[in-house]
Amino acid sequence: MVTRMLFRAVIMGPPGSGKGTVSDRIVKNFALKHLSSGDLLRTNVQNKTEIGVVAKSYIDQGQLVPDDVITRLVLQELHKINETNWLLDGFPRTVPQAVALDKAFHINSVIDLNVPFQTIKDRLTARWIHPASGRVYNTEFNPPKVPEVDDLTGEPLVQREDDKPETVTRRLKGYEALTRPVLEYYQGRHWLILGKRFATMGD
Ligand SMILES: Nc1nc2c(ncn2[C@@H]2O[C@H](COP(=O)(O)OP(=O)(O)O)[C@@H](O)[C@H]2O)c(=O)[nH]1
Ligand SMILES: Nc1ncnc2c1ncn2[C@@H]1O[C@H](COP(=O)(O)OP(=O)(O)O)[C@@H](O)[C@H]1O
Repeated sequence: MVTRMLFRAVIMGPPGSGKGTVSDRIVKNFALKHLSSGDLLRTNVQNKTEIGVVAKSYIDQGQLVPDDVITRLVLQELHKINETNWLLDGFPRTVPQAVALDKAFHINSVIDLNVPFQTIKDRLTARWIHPASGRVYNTEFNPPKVPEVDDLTGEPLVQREDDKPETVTRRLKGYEALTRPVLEYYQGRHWLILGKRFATMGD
């Protein structure tokens, strides 16, 4: 009997590095489910769930949602798609999250998007999203066909509250302090880094 291995990948990088954009392109070409922790949280905020109410103040201030809250939410979603190949975007963002993910699933690839902070700041001031689907646009790089309107649904696009310059600065500081150590955690577990941009597990 041939045992088929499931593809379980994580895409990492600072806020605005292009995780959502790259993930969308990958899932268009490969049979993978894309799960974004940010989209998941924004849906909870929009629906005013218990988690959404707690998460909103952290997100608006550019801080990470507490580990126990986000870990429970993401693992619950991943268990729902247990038999599927998936690409996880935005989680883990701290070492305790990475440890919890490792306990639950065997991750076989980690992609790291390495983008300078000044480029990120420029990109985020030009980012527009379609909240219902999580589709991402950029007025310079990837503009919608009609300004401020989603290409597929015709619904209005919005700018994220946490993409204001001062909040972006806070998120980038948080990335350095809490998320960069996750890359070191993966490297310490024999992940192979290619060109500082793409990491894949050695085995
Ligand atoms: N110029 C440029 N903009 C990009 C690129 N990739 C993504 N973007 C834009 O940068 C912004 C942030 O991208 P997004 O995928 O939302 O990043 P995430 O926050 O890491 O998920 C969006 O407005 C994208 O349209 C890229 O390769 N070049
Ligand atoms: N794994 C996580 N741990 C803690 N907070 C998270 C996590 N994922 C998302 N968040 C919260 O949601 C916000 C938006 O996340 P996300 O959409 O992934 O941002 P970006 O795409 O700009 O990196 C984060 O700034 C943070 O407050």
